[in-house]
Amino acid sequence: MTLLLDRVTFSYHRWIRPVLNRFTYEVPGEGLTILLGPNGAGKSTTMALLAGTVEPRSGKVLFSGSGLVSTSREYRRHVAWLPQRVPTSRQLSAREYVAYVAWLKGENRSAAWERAGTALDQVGLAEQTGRKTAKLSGGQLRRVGIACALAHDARVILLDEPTAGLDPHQRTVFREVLREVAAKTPVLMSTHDIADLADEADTVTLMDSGRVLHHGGTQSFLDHAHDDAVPARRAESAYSVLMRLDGSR
Ligand SMILES: Nc1ncnc2c1ncn2[C@@H]1O[C@H](COP(=O)(O)OP(=O)(O)OP(=O)(O)O)[C@@H](O)[C@H]1O
Repeated sequence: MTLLLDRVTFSYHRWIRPVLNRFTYEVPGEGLTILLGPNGAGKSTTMALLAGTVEPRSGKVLFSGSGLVSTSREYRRHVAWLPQRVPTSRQLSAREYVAYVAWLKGENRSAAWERAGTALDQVGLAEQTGRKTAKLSGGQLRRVGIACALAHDARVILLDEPTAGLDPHQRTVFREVLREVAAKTPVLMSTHDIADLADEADTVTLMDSGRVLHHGGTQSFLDHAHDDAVPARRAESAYSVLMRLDGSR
């Protein structure tokens, strides 16, 4: 089962042009999918629709092959959503926060508490379980967000620009965690950082102006790069070619 936007039309206000117009997109059912695109392409809107935090004007957002639509509680139980800004709390420790989210998603209190401890361990935060979330670094907080997804057995994980603003070390740690998580649960992650593609992405979706310009395996994306692009620049080159930024077409 995977998430599907089925001919979705969405606009933030009735009187302005839709951001997405009869847009169909299926989140791959396994591995890590990177969602790329320039500012305003519609990535966050796509994510918010998939997360069920906004509703389409027409069309459906659902688990394909099931009747589970994004407006249902059951749907949201199965989807983990990490927005650009992970909420923090002065009152709650990392473990309390993860347990609280797991409880909101339907785990009972004791299971939520147990699973929060295990999930924080999985994302490398075993030492930080008692720290208030407001005291955690940006990278640690994003790993707390992943722990929330693990603690309630999400079927799909949606991450909106999780590597933005992280220092190189935090990025590396985050990517390692992500690689492990994506081996078991499909992850859709939006990013502006082309380096996020390097070795860990299975699929790349490139969108612009509410349309998908490319969707396929990472290698097929990189194949668009100019022949003379050095390996470290192949992703940037492919992006420029597909976005027609290089004047080649
Ligand atoms: N809350 C909002 N109210 C009105 N318009 C919005 C709102 N949020 C986004 N938009 C508009 O919707 C379009 C798509 O924005 P969206 O945030 O989905 O793009 P994005 O690809 O995520 O961009 P970025 O990379 O800058 O985050 C843009 O034209 C944007 O101005």
